[in-house]
Amino acid sequence: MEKLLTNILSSLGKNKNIIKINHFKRCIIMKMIKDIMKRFKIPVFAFNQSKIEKDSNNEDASFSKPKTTFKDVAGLDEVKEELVEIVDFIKNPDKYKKMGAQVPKGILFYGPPGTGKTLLAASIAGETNSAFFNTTGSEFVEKYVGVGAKRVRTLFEKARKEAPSIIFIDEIDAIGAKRHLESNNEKDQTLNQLLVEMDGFNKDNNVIMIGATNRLDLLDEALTRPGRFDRHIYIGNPNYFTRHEILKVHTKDKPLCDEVNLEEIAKKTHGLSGAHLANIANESAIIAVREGVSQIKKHHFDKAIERIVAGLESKNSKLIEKEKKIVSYHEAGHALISNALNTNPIQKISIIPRGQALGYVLQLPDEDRYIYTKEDLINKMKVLFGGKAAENLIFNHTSTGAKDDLNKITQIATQMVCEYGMSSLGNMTIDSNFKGFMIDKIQAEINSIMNQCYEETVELLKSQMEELHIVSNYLYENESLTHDEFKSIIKRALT
Ligand SMILES: Nc1ncnc2c1ncn2[C@@H]1O[C@H](COP(=O)(O)OP(=O)(O)OP(=O)(O)O)[C@@H](O)[C@H]1O
Ligand SMILES: [Zn+2]
Repeated sequence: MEKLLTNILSSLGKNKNIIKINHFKRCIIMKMIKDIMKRFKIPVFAFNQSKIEKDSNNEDASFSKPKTTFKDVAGLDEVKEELVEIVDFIKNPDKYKKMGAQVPKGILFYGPPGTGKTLLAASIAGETNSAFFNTTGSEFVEKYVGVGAKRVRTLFEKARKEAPSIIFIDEIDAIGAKRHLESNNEKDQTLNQLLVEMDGFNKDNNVIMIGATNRLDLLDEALTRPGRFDRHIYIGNPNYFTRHEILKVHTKDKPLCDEVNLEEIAKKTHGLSGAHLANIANESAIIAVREGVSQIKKHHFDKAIERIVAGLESKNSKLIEKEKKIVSYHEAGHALISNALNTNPIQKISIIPRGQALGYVLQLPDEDRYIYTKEDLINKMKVLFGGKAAENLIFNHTSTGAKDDLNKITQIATQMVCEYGMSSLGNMTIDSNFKGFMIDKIQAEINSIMNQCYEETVELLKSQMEELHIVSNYLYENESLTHDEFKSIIKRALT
């Protein structure tokens, strides 16, 4: 397989006579093949992209008119709501111009791979009948100085000519990563050209830029600041309901046997992305064809899920279920302690992995507070301990899941002792000159503060065991909870 793909890539690059396709189509095919290689973890060593593109940079940027609309994007309602305004602007620019309103030029989708970022961008184009320029950052990365910049210029010229248009740049970090001291001349020129083009948008252009990245933190600030890509929209992995919706979309034209229960499949696929689910739907159809039957059955789906999950992290779904249970109790613990101590209100509780975190509790940010009392800090630590305490109470174990919480707690306790004079060592700050002499005493203080906090958290949680079970079961089933849902569950549990 590896050899075959490498050969295809080389012939696409070297032999333009055999495969008569233009530069952008070749790029799209190459991206598809590269995606396959990435998914199957095949190294791309034998393939020299700059060689392939070097001789074809005179060709025009190509575009399509997608038929995709918001209906094809399952779930993601909050995101779609946010995008309705952009759609309206493209459809009725005069309405906004009359008001002197500036609509964002650039939108940045960020989040894990396969969550529908490209699909959403295409659906904005579909909703507005705009020309869709579908590119990836790596297409502009060149060995020869000036080539990438020229390609950016050509792209924008064409987009303005075809307006209304959407320029989509996937993996924008390939050109937009932070500039370092040891600068890469070609890359900088390409990024600069992109910035110049964005600044040069005039009000009548009706061209919207959409960038996508898995790593927002890598992007150069010049790109993300107001007036450039200034709307950042997080697109995460789907929750149970959305997974169900996505499965419906991807099986709507497939002959399913009555025994197939999409809700059940959605439950089994916690942590997977939309792309994985689309893959599972397709794979199960292929397995059914291989078996020579006319309908897709439950065991075809089971096989497809097994294959995709096993290919992912060699985790079996039983382990995933067990982890899900632990994370549900952990996050419920955080939320209940926060609620009991009346700290910042909870916005959302979720057990859908996000970055390194297996789950999270989103609290409303502090309102510009600069001063915290000792009690505030202790409450903060207790909320952070809530996860570990819940795990300990229910499973009688300590897991690695509380690492991040412990880091934060240790930091607060250390500051209380060494910076704020909030320990029995007295009203003093202890700077690094003194730390060496007093290290044992400091450690004993930190330990005592943390231990007391933890014990009190456990006691507080013990008084809410019923709520803990209810909230964590709800989380386990639904995978995320809003503030209102949390409040109403607690209220019901108490009546
Ligand atoms: N919300 C969704 N509704 C329907 N299909 C989805 C959804 N999310 C993902 N998919 C399916 O997954 C495929 C891949 O999604 P897409 O390419 O848009 O992801 P992406 O976020 O751009 O990924 P990457 O970061 O890898 O470029 C889509 O073509 C679609 O089939
Ligand atoms: Zn935690």
